[in-house]
Amino acid sequence: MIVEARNIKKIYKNNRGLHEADFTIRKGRIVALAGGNGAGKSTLIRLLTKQEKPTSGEFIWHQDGLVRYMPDDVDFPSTLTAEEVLGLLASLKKVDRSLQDEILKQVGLYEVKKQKVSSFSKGMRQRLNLAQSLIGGNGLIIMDEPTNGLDPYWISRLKEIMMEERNRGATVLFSTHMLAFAEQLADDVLILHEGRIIAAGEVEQLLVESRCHHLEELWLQKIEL
Ligand SMILES: Nc1ncnc2c1ncn2[C@@H]1O[C@H](COP(=O)(O)OP(=O)(O)OP(=O)(O)O)[C@@H](O)[C@H]1O
Repeated sequence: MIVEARNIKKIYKNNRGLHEADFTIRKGRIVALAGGNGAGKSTLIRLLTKQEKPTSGEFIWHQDGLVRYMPDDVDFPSTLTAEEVLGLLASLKKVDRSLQDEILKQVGLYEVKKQKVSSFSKGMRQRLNLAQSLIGGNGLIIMDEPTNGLDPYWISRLKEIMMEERNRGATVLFSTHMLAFAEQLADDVLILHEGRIIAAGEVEQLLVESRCHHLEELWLQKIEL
């Protein structure tokens, strides 16, 4: 197990946010944090990445070391090259820079590594964002809407990269509002709706138990309750 969330709440002034989340993230799994707009996915990710503190409740961490993080949007210094951005992050994370070129190849930016980030398209910047999250260790990696800005080819490569990470022993937690994508890729899923967890567990088991063919059907069933 990587982390247990015990009765986590994050209530904002408008009384929205996250209400009573209890869950565990299992080691070596791909876990989808799925749900519609305003479900609470980003809030939960901000709590897990310690950018915000819960209003109440606690996380019990069972792993030490670096949590790697791919934010949903990132402003890289536009005067730096792709190679410089990764080098800088590798030194901040105090990790070996030797894997840098391999990671740049993985995300298809090796050939343009000496180009300034300001010349990059949205998809290329998102791939650089993916690259920086791959640096350092094989613990937990948290990805906030990682498909944002990626074309179908890179979405398919992203899936492969996430599976490779799991095969290396890492745990991958990603948020998405695309239930079909979650279903294709994830071992486990946490489905959030209006700040509450409405379904959690192994994808296949949840589908069998609910007699649904797809997560979308399960989601519709739960939100129509
Ligand atoms: N800083 C904040 N101040 C007030 N309300 C907030 C804040 N952050 C989030 N919320 C509210 O908390 C709820 C959950 O928002 P959150 O951004 O976590 O959802 P999400 O699932 O990531 O949605 P989306 O898919 O639209 O990004 C929403 O009702 C949102 O308006």
